[in-house]
Amino acid sequence: MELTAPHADVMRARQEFFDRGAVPEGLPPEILRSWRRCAERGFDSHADPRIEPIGQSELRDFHERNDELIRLSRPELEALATEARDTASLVILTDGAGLVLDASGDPGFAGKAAGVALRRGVKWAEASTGTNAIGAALVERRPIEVRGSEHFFDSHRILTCAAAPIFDPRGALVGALDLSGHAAIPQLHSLSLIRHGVDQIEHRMFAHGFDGRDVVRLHADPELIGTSQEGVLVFEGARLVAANRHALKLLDLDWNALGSRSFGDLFDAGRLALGGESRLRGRSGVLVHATLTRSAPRAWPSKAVPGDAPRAQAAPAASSAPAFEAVFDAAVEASLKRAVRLVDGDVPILIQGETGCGKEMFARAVHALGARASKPFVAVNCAALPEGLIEAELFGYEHGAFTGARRSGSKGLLREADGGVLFLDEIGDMPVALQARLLRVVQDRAVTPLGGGKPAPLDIRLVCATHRDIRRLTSSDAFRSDLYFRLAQFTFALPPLRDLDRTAVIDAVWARLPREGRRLGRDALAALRAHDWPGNHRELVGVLKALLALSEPGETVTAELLPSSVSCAAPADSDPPAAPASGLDALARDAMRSALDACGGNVSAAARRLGVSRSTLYRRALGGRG
Ligand SMILES: Nc1ncnc2c1ncn2[C@@H]1O[C@H](COP(=O)(O)OP(=O)(O)OP(=O)(O)O)[C@@H](O)[C@H]1O
Repeated sequence: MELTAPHADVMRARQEFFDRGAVPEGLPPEILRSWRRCAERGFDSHADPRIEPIGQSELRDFHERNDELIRLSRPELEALATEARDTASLVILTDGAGLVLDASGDPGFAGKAAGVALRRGVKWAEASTGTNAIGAALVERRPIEVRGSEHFFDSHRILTCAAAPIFDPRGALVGALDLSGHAAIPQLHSLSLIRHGVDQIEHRMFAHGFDGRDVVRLHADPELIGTSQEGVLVFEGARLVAANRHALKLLDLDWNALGSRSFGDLFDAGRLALGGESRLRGRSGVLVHATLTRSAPRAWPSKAVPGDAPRAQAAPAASSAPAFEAVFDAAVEASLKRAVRLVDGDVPILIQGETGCGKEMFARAVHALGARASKPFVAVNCAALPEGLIEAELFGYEHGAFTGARRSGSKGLLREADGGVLFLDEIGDMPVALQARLLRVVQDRAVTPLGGGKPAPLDIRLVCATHRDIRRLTSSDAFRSDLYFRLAQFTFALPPLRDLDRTAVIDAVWARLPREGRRLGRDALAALRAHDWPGNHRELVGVLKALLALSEPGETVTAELLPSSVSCAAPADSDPPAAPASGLDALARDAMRSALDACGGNVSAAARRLGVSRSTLYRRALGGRG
């Protein structure tokens, strides 16, 4: 099924719509509706959209306000982000208004996306950034894919994005999940992956908050009760107070049913007995299997799980703090002690290591164990700040310093770190033009905001990190050697996970997660040990969290639940799949298998539901088996 118009048709449609003001044919109707809304707002597709990124402290407020959404989405964000690296893409979580709360994945693409302001703290609502998947999905309240030239603004044509809205159990639109990548790289299954991710997040929202209420779980297929495909209805007394999309669809209802319908309005039956499984006929005629529970559901791990990363109170951070206790071996612990003494003694340090090996966690530990633990820790990812904004973000600006500057001016991240520790992550990606300015700040310990004003004294301790060989960059003039010697007065190299005692690290990380009685089975452990972890600790944490999300409390977790990238590394007796596949493939396959289950094994129906061809589904989900 062709979901989006081929490129040539879209280009023709652009000409007709933007240059001749005509109604183009062949464009997906949701894209046309979005273009029209944008045109009505007076947007000019050839101009740049008006971007107003919010400041770091405002972003922190948004993070706090959306704390629950972020926590509940974390397993999907981690699983998709680890793997998005393979397809040069980013997984993005926004709030209900389209403000980007989290964006992670491929650092190379993150840089390009940041160039068009697709990054944290920027609103991707249709009303500000024109036709895009996040904005359109929020307006249309359904999953939408926007490819290349289907974006309204010319500058966004480098993107291909798939997004789906996230509804809470009361029907409030609380966010969107999005996968964005290069328009030039086909992202075949993004929409299915996103739909599957949103199903999981919305399903997790019913895990708590309904103590003492009647929770009815239903599906036409009894096997799917208890999965993220099930319908969920919550009753207070007889009144329907919460539901998920699957339940509403099964019963042919919409969100208006909440608060206005009773159990008797929905079903051809008086009441359900607690526990056990019953068959019910909905008033719409549908026959479903249903269970009723009224337990006090388990709480989702609270904000401060024991073992959260040590965090200074009120410490602002340009990136959100990893909510996880670091696992360091004896050698890294020894380095950490040395690093704390150096930083306390005002000696800047440079942390080097492969992506995901814990450079930021190490820096946070240096701060938490040092003399400035109660002062701010400000983390700045130099690779993720758009080049045009990095100067203003770092050094701050005076009122009216440039077009689009906020009226009140901005203090800048350097001054937010005043009194505390400034962590410059990916320092190797700092634009050369700004290196001279940074050097002056480091030397003078004073910062002058853009647009003039007096230099303000700066009292910071500096920690930098990079996965690049900066020393080599200095020989090609990509990095100033005078700055290098200022920042890297002491260098710490963190080892990749494959060089560590993997069994010890896996055990220690697993022990820090909220396992609720789950155990790792022998085959799963063997596969985890055999894998060489190119994504290092980040990949390991993501995989272990995915295992938690996919299993039930008390269960022994088997290798079957592992993404194929990991299970492929298992020793010969564990039946590896024929061809190695990335974890993203595994997620795609999961989504396909869920669709097949939901469609009772009907390949054509499942393919239609996913928007892929039957042959793709056959090949990817069933491995071509008959
Ligand atoms: N030592 C560690 N112990 C436990 N978890 C870790 C450790 N190091 C990293 N992690 C996990 O990996 C994630 C990423 O870690 P971190 O951001 O510190 O890596 P990094 O080396 O800075 O990565 P990048 O170079 O991509 O920025 C953390 O949020 C955490 O879940």
